[in-house]
Amino acid sequence: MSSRNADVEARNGEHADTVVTCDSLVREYRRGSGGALFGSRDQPVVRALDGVSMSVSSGEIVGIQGPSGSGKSTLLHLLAALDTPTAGSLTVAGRNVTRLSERERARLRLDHVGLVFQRFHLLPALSARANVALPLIELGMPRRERRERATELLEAVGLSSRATHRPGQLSGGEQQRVAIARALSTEPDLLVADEPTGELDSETGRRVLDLFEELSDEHAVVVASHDAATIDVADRVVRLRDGRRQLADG
Ligand SMILES: Nc1ncnc2c1ncn2[C@@H]1O[C@H](COP(=O)(O)OP(=O)(O)OP(=O)(O)O)[C@@H](O)[C@H]1O
Repeated sequence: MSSRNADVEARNGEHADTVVTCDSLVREYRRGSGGALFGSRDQPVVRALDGVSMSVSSGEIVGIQGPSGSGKSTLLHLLAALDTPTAGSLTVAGRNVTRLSERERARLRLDHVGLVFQRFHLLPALSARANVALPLIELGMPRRERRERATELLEAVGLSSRATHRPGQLSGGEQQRVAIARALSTEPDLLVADEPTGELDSETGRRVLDLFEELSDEHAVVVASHDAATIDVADRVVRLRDGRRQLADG
């Protein structure tokens, strides 16, 4: 290992179980557009992330904290390989994301990343079990195995008795637990959550956070939030301001 790499590893706490790592990550958008893709050249550029370096390993929860507009969602989208950086390096599950096509990134996500968002994103016409099993269809898993896996996962998140309910028949916390079970269905190395308790009352939010703590034994977890209780469960906190990482990380 070169001394520079050793420095980067020491700085990021990187080790053999590193699931995601980025160095000097930059993401720019064109203001007033639907993103960089549709922006015209003369629109001003917003530097949403400005040189962020970090890594996350299996067995830890890393919290991303910062004021509104500081770049949390932008960073999460990159770490989840939903997006590609304007500059800098990004490796997820050993793959260099900057070099992947959109299709290759979709495959990388299917194989290695679980996503949990504030607004659950469940399909309303499907039962809880069918929602959890959905990513397994893409993986080509036979129907019976899918059903068994989804049943086990619903049990793990305490929802066995709700397997045949549709999202509209479930509370917010139950829907979020279905979303977490779905994110785990493909056995991802990395679980990425954006404000996972944002829509939940504090007690239900606490139950979802307990679940994250249990999960972090086997997964790398990155969670962005404004909420102090959510950030409290993190082993480390990356603080952002104006797209930059603050030195006083937790
Ligand atoms: N698609 C986009 N097009 C243009 N600017 C964008 C786009 N997405 C984000 N931005 C800008 O990038 C900056 C960072 O946004 P981001 O959503 O990452 O922040 P955030 O910390 O997640 O904010 P919040 O806590 O309010 O969700 C902001 O200035 C935002 O206006």
